[in-house]
Amino acid sequence: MTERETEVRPDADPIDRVLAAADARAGGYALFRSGALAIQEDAAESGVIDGDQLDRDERQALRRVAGLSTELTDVTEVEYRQLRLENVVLIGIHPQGGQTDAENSLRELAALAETAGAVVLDGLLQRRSHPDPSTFLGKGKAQELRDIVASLGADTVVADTELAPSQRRALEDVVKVKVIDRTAVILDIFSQHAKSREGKAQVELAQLEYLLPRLRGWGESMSRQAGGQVGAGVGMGSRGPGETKIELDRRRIHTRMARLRKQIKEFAPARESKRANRARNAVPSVAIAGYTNAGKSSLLNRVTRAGALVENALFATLDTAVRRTETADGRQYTLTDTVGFVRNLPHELVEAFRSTLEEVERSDVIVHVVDASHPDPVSQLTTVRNVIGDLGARDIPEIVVFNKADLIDDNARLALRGLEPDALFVSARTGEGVDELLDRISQTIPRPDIRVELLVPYDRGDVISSLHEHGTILSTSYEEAGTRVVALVTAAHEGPLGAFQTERAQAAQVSD
Ligand SMILES: Nc1nc2c(ncn2[C@@H]2O[C@H](COP(=O)(O)OP(=O)(O)OP(=O)(O)O)[C@@H](O)[C@H]2O)c(=O)[nH]1
Ligand SMILES: [Mg+2]
Repeated sequence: MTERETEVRPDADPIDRVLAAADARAGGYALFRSGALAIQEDAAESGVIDGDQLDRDERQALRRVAGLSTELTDVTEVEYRQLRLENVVLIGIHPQGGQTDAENSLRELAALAETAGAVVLDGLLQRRSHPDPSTFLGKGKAQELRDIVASLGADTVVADTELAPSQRRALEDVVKVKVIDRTAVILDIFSQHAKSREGKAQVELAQLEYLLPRLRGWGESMSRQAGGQVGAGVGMGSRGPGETKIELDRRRIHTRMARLRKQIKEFAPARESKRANRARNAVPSVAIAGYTNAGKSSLLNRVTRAGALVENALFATLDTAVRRTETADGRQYTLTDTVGFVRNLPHELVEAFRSTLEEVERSDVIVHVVDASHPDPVSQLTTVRNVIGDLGARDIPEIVVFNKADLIDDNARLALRGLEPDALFVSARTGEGVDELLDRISQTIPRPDIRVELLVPYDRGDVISSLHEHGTILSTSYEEAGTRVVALVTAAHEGPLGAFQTERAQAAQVSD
């Protein structure tokens, strides 16, 4: 064993960790402590993880959660998770003239890092047309970064773009702390938040896809010969002579990925049948879509008192939540909370979004929530609309809602109004505009418009209540054989009512 190998704890093997994590993941494996993906090993090497780590996490976690809970006191039925912290410095580059965009992007990265449980100490932007092929930042800036990192006591640098494995290595060598990229942060957040089996499988697959091309970037300890190093679940006999650890890892990852893909395929029918059920019930569905952190879950809570998870964190919702509610005139519909959109979503993650986006695809109405207090609402609107377009859902009626209206002044309102004249201003926090939104939803969801006349026996109360829920009752009268009802229903609902349609009703329909 070389010196290096003795430094690396056996449980620090990232491959083992990711592969084993599917079962042991109750709390999610976190980037910023016991680490996801490539990061762990480096942390162990640089001695970041030591006996004090837990203590420090403990202290910081407490502080953080206290802050969170005051933030959330006015939101009903709040759940929050314990966050783990690490001190990070963000870096990014931008071409000439791209400064504002780069700043917004860095701000979003800061929010992402905080969501993942980090404390952001500083952010650095360098103007240059292309990343430095060797160290991402230019040589001088990299040195500067090292000094900043040292003086702030940061333990992680997060780059606002995807880094090539070699860039990551080279930059680490200069700044002396671990370096990760935006995708790794997003993946980590996903893994902390995925709750359903399907969500977890999607995220794990995304992580492995991210991991695969980066295996070589992890330095000597990854590419050493397998002899003497037997990872969990790998039998002695499963290696050929001279096969390197990296090849072995690669094969294990491929096997695992194949299994995950198969699993995910098997989930699809369940989702289909859930949706088919909804379609059969003829309950119109409204999807709440929008940029991450726009306040979708808060709004859903406001509207349904549903108690969906709300956090001041990006990507609070990874799996969709569906709630049933009704219009003022008693027509039922479903409201679906969805995962937040983010711009430049890494391609590894697109599939992980798929299952939630399908809800948007099949909805009757999209409530598009925009954070009115965001510095760049236009790009939020555009990002979301582009994705909706990609899904082929552009023809679904859209209600644009500027949320967090409590945070903006009249000028900002005016500007936003100019941007989207038909948009509504609401605040999930104060309740402003919520009634208006409910009105608008009620006007926009498909209305029952087929007139039927029925004679419903008195022992079929269920038929009458389903008419109340899904149709509009125009008149009722009570006869010896049952209740005579004239109602408007949707096409999907008309079929099952056939047995109760009266001759007179059919005649009436013809003469109408
Ligand atoms: N001031 C103010 N804050 C709000 C309002 N609505 C939501 N928030 C806050 O914004 C943060 C994000 O809200 P969420 O409802 O979790 O946002 P989301 O769109 O569901 O986010 P993801 O699920 O991560 O995509 C929370 O801290 C909320 O308390 C509002 O109307 N006014
Ligand atoms: Mg949410």
